[in-house]
Amino acid sequence: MESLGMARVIQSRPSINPALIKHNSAVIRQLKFSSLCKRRCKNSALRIRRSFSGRSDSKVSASHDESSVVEDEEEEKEEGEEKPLLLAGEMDDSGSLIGFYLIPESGKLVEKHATTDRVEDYEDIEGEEKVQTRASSVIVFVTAEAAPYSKTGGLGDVCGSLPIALAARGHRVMVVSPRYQHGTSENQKFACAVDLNCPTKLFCFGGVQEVGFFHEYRKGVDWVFVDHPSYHRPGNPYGDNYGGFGDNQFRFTLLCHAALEAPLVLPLGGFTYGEKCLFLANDWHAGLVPVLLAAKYRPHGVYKDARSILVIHNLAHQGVEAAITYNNLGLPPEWRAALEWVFPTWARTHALDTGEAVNFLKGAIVTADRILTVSQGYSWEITTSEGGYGLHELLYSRRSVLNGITNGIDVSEWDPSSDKHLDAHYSADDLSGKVRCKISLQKELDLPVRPECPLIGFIGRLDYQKGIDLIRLATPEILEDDVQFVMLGSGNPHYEDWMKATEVAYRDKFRGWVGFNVPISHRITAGCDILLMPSMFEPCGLNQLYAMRYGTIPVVHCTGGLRDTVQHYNPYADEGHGEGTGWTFSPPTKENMLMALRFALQTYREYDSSWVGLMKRGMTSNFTWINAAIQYEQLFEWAFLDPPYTG
Ligand SMILES: Nc1ncnc2c1ncn2[C@@H]1O[C@H](COP(=O)(O)OP(=O)(O)O[C@H]2O[C@H](CO)[C@@H](O)[C@H](O)[C@H]2O)[C@@H](O)[C@H]1O
Repeated sequence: MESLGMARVIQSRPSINPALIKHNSAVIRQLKFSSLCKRRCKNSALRIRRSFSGRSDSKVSASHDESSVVEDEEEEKEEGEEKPLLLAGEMDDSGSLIGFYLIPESGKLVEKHATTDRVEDYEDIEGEEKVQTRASSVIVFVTAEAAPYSKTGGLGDVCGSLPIALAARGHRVMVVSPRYQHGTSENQKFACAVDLNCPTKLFCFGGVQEVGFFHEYRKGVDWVFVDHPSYHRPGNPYGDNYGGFGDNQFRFTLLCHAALEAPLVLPLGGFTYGEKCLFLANDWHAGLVPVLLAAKYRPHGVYKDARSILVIHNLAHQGVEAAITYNNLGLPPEWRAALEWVFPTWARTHALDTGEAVNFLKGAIVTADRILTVSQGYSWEITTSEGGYGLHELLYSRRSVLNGITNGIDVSEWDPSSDKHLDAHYSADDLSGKVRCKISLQKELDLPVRPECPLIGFIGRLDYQKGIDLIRLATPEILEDDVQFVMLGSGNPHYEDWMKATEVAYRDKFRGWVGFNVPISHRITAGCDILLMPSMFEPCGLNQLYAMRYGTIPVVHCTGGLRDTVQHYNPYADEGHGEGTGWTFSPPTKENMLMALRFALQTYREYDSSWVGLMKRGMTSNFTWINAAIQYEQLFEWAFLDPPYTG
């Protein structure tokens, strides 16, 4: 895709701008306040008699009991009691009352929302607002992976850290994922999760399936693990050395059914999450969650106040199985169309193949109340035929509820000044430890110890998505130069074999570490000078964020989240001090990638201060989850403003 054209279109795509949110909400509050003041002068004020704690961090619930609401012509103030005024009811487009706005005499504005409890500091209505907004929601993440319990890639990272960030902001957060037992030391990761002794029966796959629930409360989050024998087997969450598991549809159907029961049946911390919650269904594995909400629960009056958001981390994986398997999913027959999927003629295997299938992700896109991708760039790309993996028309039709929020990272786990996996530490103020990390890495990989030699790294799943074909094509030319190159990854056996063979051919220059190893991924991120990410598409990408935080300069294909997060280097900007955090190239050809790499290598070798500038700008960029969490909160509000999807 041509980059300039895409940039132009991106400007019109739906997006969340935090500055705009802040501005708009301030304006809305200002308008509400002034119109309400006028009303207050004309009419008698309606008062709610109730005690009010006034704590800005407490959930405040207004009583809806009629006896507690009285009209009062003479506004008398009883000593020692704060009596908030009822300023107005908030209506939605259909005229339904969805919330109240109250202001107590302390000056704190209190709003009781139909779906969230919000507390906002109102120091000075006329003057500069001291913003301290918290919308407290009840959130249920449903995911196949959540680090540190389970992780094969970025999904695990996000579902392991975003819930903690949201819980820290006052939300009640549960994460539901399978209790994998692979029969290795990895089992220990679930050691602190206790059996809730709450066996639950689910109906799917032609009968009753019984699951158990394990629970650990950690960092403010309820981590709930669904237990079933199908999650107990060697390999990773999705497969083993022989490929993907044949019963993955069954395993993740169970996860979805169980996740919808968990808020109703598990008394976590003494009481259940209840029906008024917000489900965040991550990728196809959780795709049945919005479908079940619409098809199985809402028609019976359960979860009628709940909402769902489908979070797409990777559209390439959709959970597609033969059409006949629909009957196994525990869904009413009349909902078949929501999941129905017909492969285009060219993708069918033979002349009699009708191409009919069920597609979990498609079902979720149809039925979710909102849809979110993990960067704004990707949220637009998936509505195009190039990036939509066959679902672009459907996604385009739902673009009014489609947004993109760039992922954050866990800055405590990924911190070069304290990283437990590193031999030496460093920061933007003192970079001296980085070269020691490089020397340690060269020793560990048995590469010639040459601190001056540029070290290029790659970390990721060995998959078409990650641009491995481009790397394979370009490696002989990359290694003609005086560089070292290390790749860490696992996945497609062809790519794994290529890495092993390349290591043999270039003993002094190339290392291919086949496997999944978190400590070595930290050491490569710290020890390398350049991180290469030529992804064909990249919904967000986390490794470039980790790299920038570690002063390792990313060279990336300008796509999706890579485009949104890596700013192309311009040495002439800022009065010659330079601007940008890495190099981007597009379209993804070998020549373009080599050219970007050569620019990076030349800057590394010849322009020391420019290189340090690049490192420091990356290291001081703000990639915390707080930015993203604020945007998620806006999305939660929007989800509850609209009526739920009912079909
Ligand atoms: N062999 C290995 N050993 C150790 N660690 C390894 C490893 N291979 C990968 N990792 C780790 O796995 C994570 C990969 O995250 P990415 O976001 O780059 O890609 P992924 O495609 O899996 O995620 C998808 O979901 C995320 C989250 O939304 C999106 O950012 C992304 O674009 C999308 O494709 C990183 O933490 C990385 O260090």
